Amino acid sequence: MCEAGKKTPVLEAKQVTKRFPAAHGQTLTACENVTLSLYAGQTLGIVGESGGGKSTFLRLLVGLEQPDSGEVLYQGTKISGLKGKALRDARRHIQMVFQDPSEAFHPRMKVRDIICEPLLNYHIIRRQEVPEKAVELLRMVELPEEFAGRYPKDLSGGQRQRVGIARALALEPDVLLCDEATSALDVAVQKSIIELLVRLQREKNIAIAFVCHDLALVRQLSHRTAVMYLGHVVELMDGRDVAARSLHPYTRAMLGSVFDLNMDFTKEIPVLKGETPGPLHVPEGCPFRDRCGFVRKECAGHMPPLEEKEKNHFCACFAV
Ligand SMILES: Nc1ncnc2c1ncn2[C@@H]1O[C@H](COP(=O)(O)OP(=O)(O)OP(=O)(O)O)[C@@H](O)[C@H]1O
Repeated sequence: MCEAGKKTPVLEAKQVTKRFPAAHGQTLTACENVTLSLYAGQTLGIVGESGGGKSTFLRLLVGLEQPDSGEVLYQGTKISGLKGKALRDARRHIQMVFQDPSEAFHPRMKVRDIICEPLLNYHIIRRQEVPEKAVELLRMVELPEEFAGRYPKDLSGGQRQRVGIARALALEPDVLLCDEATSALDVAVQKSIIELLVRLQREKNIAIAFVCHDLALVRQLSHRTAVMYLGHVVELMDGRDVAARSLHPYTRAMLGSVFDLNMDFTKEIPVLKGETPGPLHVPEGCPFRDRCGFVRKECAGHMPPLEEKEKNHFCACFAV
């Protein structure tokens, strides 16, 4: 696995595991033994299938969920398990941007109040300073200052996302966690938001974690890319080496699953090469036992990424 030089991580997850109660008294392991670090001025891309544990991992990093085991460290100090004021103080440095930021916006609040709310909550500015601070934050995200008086419903998706970024960066965090932050936007708007994030990262030396389904996009933006599969980090690679270096069957399947423009969907149903429908046989001892709802043939070699000695261990989950 690659290391981002010898720099000290700003935010570090060490062997974090999170389980949730599931139906019939079972438990679902959303993240298992995940160890990943974020470095100042760098982006860690996190890709993987829906339900792979990406959002849960970000929620663990920001303290919205607490790990069942393992720990999260900010600037070398453990922050997982903190409560009350200590958790609030730690969270100030780690902010999130969501796919639909308007869900977090009060529909009756004007943009100026939305973006300045964190600063008021932390008593960093007084209410009379809101108009001036709002203009500064809007400029930062390249929105006209007259947007300060608008309501969220009067903004486009891309403009709303800029407001979400302004709000997240108002507290000048060291870490920005982007959960599908551009996924709901069309390609041109997506590009402009990515350019904004990259510019702000360079100016402010922010560490970014960027969760996305789009491996091609993540590859362009990230210094390193982690591939999550069924709660595990199955690969961690230098950003642009994804296509050349990926070894795990799941990553290879993702790379191979880009739609062919010549494909005629009216005549053929696209299936991933090697996909084998059928009931699942999940043997005892399989580390993914509680997660296998479907397994493609490519993934028959579930390869726990944890230890070199385990690399040859292929657990025999397969469709029979
Ligand atoms: N609070 C919760 N209670 C129970 N199960 C949960 C909870 N949060 C997440 N899960 C489950 O944990 C697993 C991982 O979910 P998570 O949202 O982290 O995946 P994801 O990779 O972000 O998916 P997506 O790409 O679709 O957003 C899923 O099976 C999900 O249903």
